[in-house]
Amino acid sequence: MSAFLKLDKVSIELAGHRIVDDLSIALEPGDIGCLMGPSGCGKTTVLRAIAGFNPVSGGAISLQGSVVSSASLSLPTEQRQVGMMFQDFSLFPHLNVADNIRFGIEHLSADAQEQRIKELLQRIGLNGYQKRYPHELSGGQQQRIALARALAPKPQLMLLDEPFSSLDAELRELLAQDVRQLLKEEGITALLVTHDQQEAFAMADKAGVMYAGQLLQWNTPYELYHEPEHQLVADFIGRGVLLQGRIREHQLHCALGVIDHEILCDQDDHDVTFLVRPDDVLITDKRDAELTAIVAGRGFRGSHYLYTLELPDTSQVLAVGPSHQPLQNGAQVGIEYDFDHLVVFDSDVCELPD
Ligand SMILES: Nc1ncnc2c1ncn2[C@@H]1O[C@H](COP(=O)(O)OP(=O)(O)OP(=O)(O)O)[C@@H](O)[C@H]1O
Repeated sequence: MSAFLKLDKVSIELAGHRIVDDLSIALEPGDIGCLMGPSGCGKTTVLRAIAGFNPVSGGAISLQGSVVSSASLSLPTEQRQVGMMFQDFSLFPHLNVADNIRFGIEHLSADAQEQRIKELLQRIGLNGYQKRYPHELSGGQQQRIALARALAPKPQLMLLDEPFSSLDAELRELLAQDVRQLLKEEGITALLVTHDQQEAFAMADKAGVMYAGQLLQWNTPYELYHEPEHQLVADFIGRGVLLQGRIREHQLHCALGVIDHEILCDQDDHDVTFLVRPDDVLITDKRDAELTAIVAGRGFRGSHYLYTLELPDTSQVLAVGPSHQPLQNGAQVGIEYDFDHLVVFDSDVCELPD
């Protein structure tokens, strides 16, 4: 299958500064992609370039196989059939829900307009809300209407920039799942920008982490979490800690003891940094444990506790435990580890790729 959206070695310069450097991603038709990364890394700049609001200084952006942006060409935004839902895209306060959604489909017949409005309200679970005004809706309902408005003209590609950032965490995740389902039902390819991993994981088929204008990795959320290719990705995605160790004779010697793993078979002796996720560490009964740790902190997460455990050499790892009968700070516990995926990095200073 050929890519629906393709960014091929795209660089973007604004006001004489290179903001995005050599970025390549591709989305298949109907795929939902997500760009993550810390504030200021260039996510919105990429989205704006795809929409045609930012010029491209190198490389090319293609939609359905045709170049829409390059250093020598820029197709006007209105010819790209791109729907946008940006953080600051609020509803028109003086228009009711129906008229807000109608905004981008006024060229259709009155009947077709009504049918599309009804269909979208049904899909977003707000049947019968036609006559309400934005101030009569909750934050989540307003976001749904904004989405319906963006989807009404059936765009080929949907660009979403921090669309749920004004909502609380729980609602954000729920809405992210709903929006994913809606985009899938409509068969629309989409690219989302967020710094919220839960939102990204709830929505994306493919996701990437950007740092300082560079894309460090582009893959499924599962691969990003379990097999990060860069320390910065490991650090940014999910909970976990990076520990120091040394590979000697194909075994990893570290504060947890000596770890055997198939990925160490072809590794020469050297110092490494490796990733320990909470799901790699198991809390056991201390009486028959080879390795013990002290509970140095705990956070209640509803269904479970997230513990910070201090190892004998004072380095720390994270582990989860059931929410009933919580462990007290200072308690000694036994621990075991089980690395389904062992992720090791060279211990050199962490640098961005060339
Ligand atoms: N029009 C512009 N002219 C010059 N510099 C700009 C312009 N727009 C953005 N920048 C700079 O580009 C960098 C990336 O900005 P961008 O908005 O893409 O980051 P972001 O990753 O989306 O951040 P956030 O998560 O905070 O929204 C920032 O340093 C910003 O100051």
